[in-house]
Amino acid sequence: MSPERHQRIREVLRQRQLDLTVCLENVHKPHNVSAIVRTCDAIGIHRVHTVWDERHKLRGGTAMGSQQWVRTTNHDTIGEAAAALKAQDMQILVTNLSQTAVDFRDVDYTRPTAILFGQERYGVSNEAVALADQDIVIPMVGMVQSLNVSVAAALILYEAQRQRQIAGLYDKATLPDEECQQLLFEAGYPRLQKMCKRKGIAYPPIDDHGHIVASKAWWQQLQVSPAVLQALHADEIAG
Ligand SMILES: C[S@@+](CC[C@H](N)C(=O)[O-])C[C@H]1O[C@@H](n2cnc3c(N)ncnc32)[C@H](O)[C@@H]1O
Repeated sequence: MSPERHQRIREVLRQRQLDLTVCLENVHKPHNVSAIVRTCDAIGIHRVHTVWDERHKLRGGTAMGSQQWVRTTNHDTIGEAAAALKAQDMQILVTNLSQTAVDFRDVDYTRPTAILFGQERYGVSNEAVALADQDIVIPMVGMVQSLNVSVAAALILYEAQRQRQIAGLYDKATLPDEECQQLLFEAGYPRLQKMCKRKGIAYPPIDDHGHIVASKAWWQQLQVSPAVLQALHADEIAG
């Protein structure tokens, strides 16, 4: 990993917003899921939550793997997802095209916040609406009844980013160091990381220059030939 790339990844991770997330309820079209995850990365969301029922599991699940930088947590039900988000003291906002929904610009996103988005055709479930703290809507005055879900997500997330930037929330790092190290290892040493995963070997720490810090015993666990090790940046061994 070059020093420039290493520094860039560290800078990206430093601005991750641990207490801002989205929950996708049966959003399953791959291009929509990918577009939303991409926006999440762009505004600094670290983890996305998903709920897919049996009908939607395959398509949504497939698209999710496309983004390396955003973690995902799948839940079996919207109730389970809401419980997990509430356990993190998040306010749950549900995008719902109802008469009682408030304008999405009138909400405080500097609080720990999860935003629920619904299925492409039917929107969010009644259960999701019941579990949420607040319905929000992007006002529309045209003939069509709704926006594309990834467009709706981008608009709301950029309002959240705007408020959080003003509040200085991008100035303080919140991602735990352990999580940073994992992402740095995955990004900088993808082949080694795959081997570790396959063999159940713990990821090694990464130093401030992006180098692996591991004992000889750690390298020996990998059980690969010296030639392969060389190809895998064996010169990074320290200690
Ligand atoms: C195409 S819409 C679903 C429309 C569905 N008929 C309904 O009534 O919810 C898919 C998702 O996009 C988001 N969305 C679309 N337009 C929106 C708007 N104007 N305000 C807030 N969210 C919107 C919501 O998450 C919604 O569940």
